[in-house]
Amino acid sequence: MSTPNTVKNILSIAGSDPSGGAGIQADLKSIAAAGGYGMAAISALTAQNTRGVSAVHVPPAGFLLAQLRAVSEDIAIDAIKIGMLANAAVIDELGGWLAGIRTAAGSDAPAVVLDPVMVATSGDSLLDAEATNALRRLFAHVDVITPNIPELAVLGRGPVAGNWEQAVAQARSLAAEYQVLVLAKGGHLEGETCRDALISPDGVLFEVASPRLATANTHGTGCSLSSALATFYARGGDWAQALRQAKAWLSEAIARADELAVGGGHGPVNHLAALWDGVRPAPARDPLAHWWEAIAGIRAGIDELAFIRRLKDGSLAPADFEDYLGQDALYLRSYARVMSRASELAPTTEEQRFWAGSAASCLEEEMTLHRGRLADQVPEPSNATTAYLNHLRAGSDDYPVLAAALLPCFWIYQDVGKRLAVANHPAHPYADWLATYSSVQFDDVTARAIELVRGVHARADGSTRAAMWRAFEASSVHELDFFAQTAADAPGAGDGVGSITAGVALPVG
Ligand SMILES: Nc1ncnc2c1ncn2[C@@H]1O[C@H](COP(=O)(O)OP(=O)(O)O)[C@@H](O)[C@H]1O
Ligand SMILES: Cc1ncc(COP(=O)(O)O)c(N)n1
Repeated sequence: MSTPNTVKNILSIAGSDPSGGAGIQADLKSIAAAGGYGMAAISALTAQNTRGVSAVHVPPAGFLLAQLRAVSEDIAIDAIKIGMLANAAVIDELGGWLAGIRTAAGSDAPAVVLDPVMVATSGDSLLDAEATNALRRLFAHVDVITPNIPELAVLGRGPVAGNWEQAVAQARSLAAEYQVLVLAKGGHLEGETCRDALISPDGVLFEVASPRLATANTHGTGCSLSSALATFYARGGDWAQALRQAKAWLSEAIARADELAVGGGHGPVNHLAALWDGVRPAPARDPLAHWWEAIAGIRAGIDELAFIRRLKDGSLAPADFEDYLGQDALYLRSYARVMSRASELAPTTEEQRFWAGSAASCLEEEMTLHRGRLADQVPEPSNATTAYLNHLRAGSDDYPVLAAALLPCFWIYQDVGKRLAVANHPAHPYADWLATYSSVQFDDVTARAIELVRGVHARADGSTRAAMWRAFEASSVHELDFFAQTAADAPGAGDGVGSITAGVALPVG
């Protein structure tokens, strides 16, 4: 392994897709987007485009071994992503090499993510029928396998799952049979959300969800997700966090796939869209609408939290709500100060008044609400609270970045509040809280905050815009962590979704 602060070296062992959307081409772009140094050993060459695969050439398995040795004899490999492997000879050669490097490296061995590629999005087969058993032998040398729904059925020797619960059950038995983590992916199911979950023999460890996007351009999504997962894991050492980061990045890449014009079939995702924002002219569409779309995965994650679901139906334990309110009270005090700082830095009187007014009403209205419920018991700040506040304070010398960092607290609360308000009624145990964040006044102030940040963005140069987006995205992740911090979402709390780690700064801008 390389030393802690160096860029991580990620090796893709996969097939080549000359149209650039899947295989090693997708892997290298995904690894770069996720902040790693990408390397690629080619296991097979395909002749394919967005419409389908017309030919496959598999070099001798010994030549794959020569590539793997050349890399591993010289370069510290931090993580490996494995994709298309074509046939049993290639798989067994790879298995031998993997066993060797894993034994030699011991606890420093690179993490291995295996995407068991069998069929392309176009429907073409990419793996010999006899090779499936060889693939099963390879599981002994990997940490995570990432089958899609049809691949899960083949590997689990069962029917193709028709719903998410069946997919999770199949993934769990596969995890138990081979003692690996299985990333079950819901892309091939129907419904408004695409769910993915990391599953161990004991059940779901972590689940993410994002809105299902209406696009035909999903060629290479599996390749891209597994490469980003391996890279984020190499960087952070936490599978749940890596999945959340990979999913957030991929959701944006899919959301912006239609900005590319590649082929007439299933086109690629827009791997580097976020990077290009800083160096290409801003897209004609509203950038803040795009920001909002790009954090769809994070927003869906908030909606899925036990805390939010129970707050909505009123079944949230009073102790959990109090824990949350205590942290919220601490947070709001500092949040008001950071807004005062924004007021100080604001270039126009109108913006100065907006932030000063928001700081004052934040202290007056929300603190009344908190004090009414909490009396004077204010707890110590949690890790999630501290991380969020540190992030806000880190931007407090740069007005555009600060304005962008402050926005999710308005926007996400208003958005979540709207959905919570639907369930409100006079006897609801948290009626006053639900009412505050779904009021017309809060809608108005949120709309003004969005408009203000849109104006700051319009005046900013490319690198400032990229920094604003990063600050906005990081605050959104902190929002998720903040909502996820009560016992309702603690690991093992019971209803499947949970185990969210605190304080992530997403590196993708
Ligand atoms: N239309 C879509 N909208 C949003 N996310 C999608 C869509 N299709 C696939 N995904 C996501 O892409 C990733 C790959 O999933 P999937 O399509 O199931 O695997 P594969 O590409 O291996 O067939 C998953 O995170 C899935 O949720
Ligand atoms: C070389 C190669 N590897 C993998 C895939 C699968 O692509 P998808 O991620 O769309 O299932 C592909 N079409 N080509």
